[in-house]
Amino acid sequence: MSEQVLVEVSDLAVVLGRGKKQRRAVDGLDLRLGAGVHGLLGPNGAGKTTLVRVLATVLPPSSGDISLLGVDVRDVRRRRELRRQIGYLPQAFGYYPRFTVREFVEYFAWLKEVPAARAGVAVDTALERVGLADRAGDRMKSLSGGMLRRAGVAQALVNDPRVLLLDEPTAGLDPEQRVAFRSLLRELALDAAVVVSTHLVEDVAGACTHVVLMEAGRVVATGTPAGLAEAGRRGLVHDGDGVCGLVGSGSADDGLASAIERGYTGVLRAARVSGPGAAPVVLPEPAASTSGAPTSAAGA
Ligand SMILES: Nc1ncnc2c1ncn2[C@@H]1O[C@H](COP(=O)(O)OP(=O)(O)OP(=O)(O)O)[C@@H](O)[C@H]1O
Repeated sequence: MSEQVLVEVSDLAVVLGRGKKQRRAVDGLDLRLGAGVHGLLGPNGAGKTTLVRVLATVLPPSSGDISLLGVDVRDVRRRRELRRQIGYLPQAFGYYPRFTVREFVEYFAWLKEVPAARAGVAVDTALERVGLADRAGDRMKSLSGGMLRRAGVAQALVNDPRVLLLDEPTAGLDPEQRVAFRSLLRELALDAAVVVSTHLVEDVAGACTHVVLMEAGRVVATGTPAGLAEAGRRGLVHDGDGVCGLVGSGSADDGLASAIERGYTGVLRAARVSGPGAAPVVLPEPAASTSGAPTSAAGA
């Protein structure tokens, strides 16, 4: 996995709505992502979808800096080139119901300017990767909810993106498809920053190499699924500055998914106690945390 920074966000703010309904959906967010599967976690309304939309360049930021693949997203001359290298699955997406699955994915290959000579193979590969090759000739309106989601994933990866943004991609997938999908994500992430917004702990445990926890429009913790599980097993300790460490010896036989769930809850509670001014927590890795020494918080 390369160490190159593919996504860099500094002091991002996104204000949505007007008048009394105005909200700071993202509020002073910093983030640096390299190749890997980055699980974007957080409660409802934390700002995950808003962040993903801004990274997909479909929603302009109110302030702050974003660079994708080293390109400033405000650089209109390079935006087209940049969009060719981004894949995006929105939470809800539109389609022509009479399009076949193949036509749907072909259409996105064309939008993403995949060269005509490569488009046929790219579409076939994308459909195979999501397990829809045998439904390529079926109309979109005939697909089940889970199959539609998989068609959505196929369009997102048809251009072989270096930044792949997936907003709740596993919603509606059956367990077998979820397992296949998680290994697909890991394969895609060898050379790409894959950002997956999810509420499913199994996705985090099974697919993610990194986690980014959001709360109230900010990043409150970064680390790995193992670090989050360790926080769940041993318990977090924090002081007023938001500096966190782990206490207790925990239970080694605590299942990974439930440990991650408890780590998630503990980190969010700690973040709420620390307040909006606190620096994000860097989750301690299990091997490095045996001393129980507090780990200082730092940027993502
Ligand atoms: N168009 C809008 N106008 C005003 N506020 C909005 C708008 N869209 C989103 N918001 C607010 O922005 C905040 C962040 O919303 P967002 O959808 O990004 O959260 P989320 O973390 O993706 O939530 P969920 O887990 O429920 O999908 C929420 O408080 C939401 O109510």
